[in-house]
Amino acid sequence: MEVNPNSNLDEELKIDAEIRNLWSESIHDRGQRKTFNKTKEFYDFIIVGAGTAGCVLARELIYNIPNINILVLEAGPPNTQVNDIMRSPCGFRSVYRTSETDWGYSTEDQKMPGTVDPTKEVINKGIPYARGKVIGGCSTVNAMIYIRGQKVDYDLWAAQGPEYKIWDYDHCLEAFKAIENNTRENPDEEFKNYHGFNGLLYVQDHLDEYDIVKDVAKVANNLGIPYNNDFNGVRQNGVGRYQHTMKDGKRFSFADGYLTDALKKVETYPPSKPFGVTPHGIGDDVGKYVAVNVKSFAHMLNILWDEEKKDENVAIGVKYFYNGEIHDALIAPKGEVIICGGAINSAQILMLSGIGPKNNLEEYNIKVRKELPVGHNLLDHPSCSVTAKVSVPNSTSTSQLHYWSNGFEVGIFHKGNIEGKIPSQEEFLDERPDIQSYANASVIDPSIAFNPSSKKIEILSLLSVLNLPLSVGHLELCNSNPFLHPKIFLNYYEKSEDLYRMMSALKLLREILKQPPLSTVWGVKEIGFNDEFGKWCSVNDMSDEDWEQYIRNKTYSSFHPCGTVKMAPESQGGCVNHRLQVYGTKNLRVIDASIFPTIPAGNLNAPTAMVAWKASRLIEEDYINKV
Ligand SMILES: Cc1cc2nc3c(=O)[nH]c(=O)nc-3n(C[C@H](O)[C@H](O)[C@H](O)COP(=O)(O)OP(=O)(O)OC[C@H]3O[C@@H](n4cnc5c(N)ncnc54)[C@H](O)[C@@H]3O)c2cc1C
Repeated sequence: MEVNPNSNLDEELKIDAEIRNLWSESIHDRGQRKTFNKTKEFYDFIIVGAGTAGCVLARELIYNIPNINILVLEAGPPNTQVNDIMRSPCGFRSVYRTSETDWGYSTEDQKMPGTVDPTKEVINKGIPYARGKVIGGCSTVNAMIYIRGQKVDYDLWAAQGPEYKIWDYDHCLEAFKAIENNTRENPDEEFKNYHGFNGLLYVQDHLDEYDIVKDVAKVANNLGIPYNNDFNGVRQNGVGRYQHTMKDGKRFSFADGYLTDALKKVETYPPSKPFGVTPHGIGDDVGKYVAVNVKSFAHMLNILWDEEKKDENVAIGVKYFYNGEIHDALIAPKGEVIICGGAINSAQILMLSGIGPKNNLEEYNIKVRKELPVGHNLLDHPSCSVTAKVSVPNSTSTSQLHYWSNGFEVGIFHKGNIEGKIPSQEEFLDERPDIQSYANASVIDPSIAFNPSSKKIEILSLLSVLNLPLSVGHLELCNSNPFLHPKIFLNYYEKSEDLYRMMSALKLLREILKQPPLSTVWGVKEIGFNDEFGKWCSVNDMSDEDWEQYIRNKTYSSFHPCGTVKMAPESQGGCVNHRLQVYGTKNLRVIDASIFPTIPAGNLNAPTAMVAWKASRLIEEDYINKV
């Protein structure tokens, strides 16, 4: 790919100066400013974002397509900065809001009509919205729970048209298995049918649980919830232990499994293709080089377009900010730009590059290249908990912290009741569960444990997540600065069914906490929360209106944003096609959680990796077929 020799240098310098100013405006530490130079590089593939998807993709492409080189740009720090605290399960909570490795997003306050009483206005307060900014992305900071969702989730993706068949469950299962290295001891035949044992991602059973958490599982079972020893197997409903993306009891990220392996690939140069097609910058001699060039602290700014083919929107590379300099990285013939920035950033990157909703782009003087509903269809899993004081000393991690515990060892999946009642036996057995709960002896609810007057309180928190919400959020640009955040609107509980299902789940958790042996052996007597004035309030006799207020005040995210660059026919609000190519452009794909058309019923790390693994095969096919 030739760089246009006639490009207007003055214009380019003006753009660079603008970018430098935007960066300067956005940083607090003025000492980070350096002299700016400009350089140009060529690669077969440029992957933006070394998160879950980016790591899998880099590895799969480099091993499957001969003689290519790849640039991976990651805005956050390198893997060498992933320390023992980040790797230890018990360190999870101190990790994900660490400013060094988090994008630091917050969502917007939202007012809407109440659900129980629509004549009253209610408020969803803005909440912190963690997103990993580090090699490995969210897989380096997440809670490590290994869940794939349900068969139906993927069959729904496939139902969008005949060409979407490649996304049905059977095809996705092949990818899940290929990625996974499950270390379960003595797996039975059924388990073997659903799991992989030779992939690069370690998945393991948990080392242990707190005794009090084991009793939560017993109570749930006594109430009629069946045991389930594999939430990723034949059925998802029931109570059981989670598996985790860990190796020998420590976090195992996609950077550990996939990017590390990608970096082992060494190529000779010049390769079999004619010299000069992909300049690798190592001179004319035959030499060896690492085929994947990973740059951390490299912030992509926007997509570079071939201005000579304006109407075709041909991506030719990216502009990025690295080590105080602005760089252009360009793609070689047959190459592609692949955006893997995650559900918030990929949408933002597209919009800053002229692909998105016309009104929002024009508001900030961004030239519209292709009008698409980028940023719409923001899907997520809201979560809310019920907390109990535990009167038997040394029962929870408040007093005994075990390195092996991320706080999420035992889970329950069931169907929520749409009238907000405690779910029935039928709803426990339903094979399309929409509620996922966590028994959590180590969540320290700040409203209780950090209250100065209640230092010694031990708590057991049970957390429910709405896994198939109907409410849909969106995000939008509020400036054209690539270093500043877009506005995020979650729209939680906009649909009344969502609020009632969450209410029913929390009522069930309250019942679980009241049962023996929790009420007897562990002395669980008080179930409630501290209000904004620090006053203890019981959740025992709450009306539905009280529950609504409680839920809206106490809801957090499970940090599972997805769907903002939806894979669907363009006429159905899609932004990418079934091969994840951005509509109305060339050489450009988005591959990460943002392409999910609907949200899977479970945590999103494994589904995102599955998407990247399958996409690598699509890219390979297209690369081979390109002339
Ligand atoms: C606190 C937390 C807990 C979670 N717990 C679980 C769990 O227990 N189990 C589970 O399955 N899922 C969990 N998740 C969700 C899961 O980890 C994510 O859904 C998944 O990792 C998303 O992968 P991704 O590739 O789409 O994005 P990411 O992993 O976020 O990767 C995007 C990468 O792109 C980089 N990037 C973005 N913009 C730019 C730019 N302009 N230039 C350069 N680089 C850029 C980012 O820094 C990041 O590294 C959790 C997430 C969080 C935050």
